[in-house]
Amino acid sequence: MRIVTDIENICLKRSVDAGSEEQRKAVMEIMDQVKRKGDQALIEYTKKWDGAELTSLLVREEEIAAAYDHVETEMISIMKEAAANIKEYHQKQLKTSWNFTQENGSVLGQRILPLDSVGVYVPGGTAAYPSSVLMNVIPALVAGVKRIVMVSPPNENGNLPSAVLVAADIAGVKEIYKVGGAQAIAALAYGTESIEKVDKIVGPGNIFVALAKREVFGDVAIDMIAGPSEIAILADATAVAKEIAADLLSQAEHDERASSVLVTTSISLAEEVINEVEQQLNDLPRKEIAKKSIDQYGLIVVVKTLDEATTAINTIAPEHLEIITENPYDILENIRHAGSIFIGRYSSEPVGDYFAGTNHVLPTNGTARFSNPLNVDDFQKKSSITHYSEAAFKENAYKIAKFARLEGLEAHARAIEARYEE
Ligand SMILES: NC(=O)c1ccc[n+]([C@@H]2O[C@H](COP(=O)([O-])OP(=O)(O)OC[C@H]3O[C@@H](n4cnc5c(N)ncnc54)[C@H](O)[C@@H]3O)[C@@H](O)[C@H]2O)c1
Ligand SMILES: N[C@H](CO)Cc1c[nH]c[nH+]1
Ligand SMILES: [Zn+2]
Repeated sequence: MRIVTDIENICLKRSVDAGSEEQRKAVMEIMDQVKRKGDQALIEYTKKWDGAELTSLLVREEEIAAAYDHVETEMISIMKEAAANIKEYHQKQLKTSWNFTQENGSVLGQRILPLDSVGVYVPGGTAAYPSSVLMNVIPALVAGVKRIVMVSPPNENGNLPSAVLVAADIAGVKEIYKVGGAQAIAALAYGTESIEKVDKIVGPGNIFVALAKREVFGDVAIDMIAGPSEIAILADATAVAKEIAADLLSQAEHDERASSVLVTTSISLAEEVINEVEQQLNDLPRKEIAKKSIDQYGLIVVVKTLDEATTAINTIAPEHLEIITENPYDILENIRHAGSIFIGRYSSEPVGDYFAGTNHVLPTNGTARFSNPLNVDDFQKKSSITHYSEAAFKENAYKIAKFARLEGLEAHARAIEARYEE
């Protein structure tokens, strides 16, 4: 981990993986095959890439019931409690339709409806996180989305991880298909015999999934192309080095391109954290990944004042921010850019990854300057409502027609004038 003192030059942006020419071609070919051959293409690709020979893509109810036998009872109740917390938090985000009546009797409003259908991609392998199933599905359910479809690549035996199936069931997903990669995204976007197309696709995945999501964007909506995890911690001398190091490593273990940054006014804390990180790395099961991440993107920024620390954080605009200082709420007031903010010693980032109720799908790579955590709004759509009264029309028709003629749009003006005589 490097120590720097110059906040002018902190730039943690990692180049976005645009994929190689070969990968882009492969994705285009997969999309084309799925459009032309439907389920048959899905089954062939699942054999080719996941090694599973499937006769049916749909996960049967008995498979979901059986999954419960492979997950600890205690774990099931923890997932249920986490799901309840996530639901409670996201219910607060729910917006409803509104309208108002003007003096002249016109009614203007906004109608808010849930999307009809959403597809949730759950990555295969070690990144098949049940917590992400809850985080992606529950806001959609709270929004009122009727059809939520989950897709995920099966293992060689044609199964999805039991914990993922249980999380999906707890969240309320009824339709799950064993298919991953670009072919799953194509199926969700364009439909096949067994998978009806959806309106929006959410959830992370590898480069093939990301490229396919980019490709279908416009035909369907997508959430975001999430980058590697990030944590920034703003701490003063009151923070405990062992805890700060553990929190930095919590995100470093996600990905060798994850970034973990400490911004502090205390040089002694900085030095202790470096030692702690080295020691704690030793017995982490994902040591290789975490070490690469820390070596490449681990950074400690030592500043003179908490104001400077705040400026540094706003420059980084991190996905996750922990504020561990004597008066964290004073700092919070000046934080402008961060995806999810954790306040105080006991709000360690994994509290939010799993349990508190806030969403862990967050803007990365500096996009917290203008993007939001995944939320209920992502699964709602709005229509504007205009009901002009006769009085309002008569009062404003001349102005509207004149405005139309300013733009050279005569037919617009005449549409107005067809309804009134001067
Ligand atoms: N940002 C986040 O919050 C977050 C969370 C979890 C996972 N992830 C990401 O999800 C990814 C998980 O990756 P994964 O590969 O284990 O699972 P995945 O489900 O994303 O991808 C597996 C699929 O990739 C396809 N594939 C593999 N090699 C291919 C090739 N050569 N040509 C065409 N298709 C190919 C196959 O269809 C396979 O089913 C990682 O990149 C991880 O960083 C991100
Ligand atoms: N911290 C990750 C998002 O940046 C989400 C996650 C899932 N499981 C554990 N953590
Ligand atoms: Zn995490």
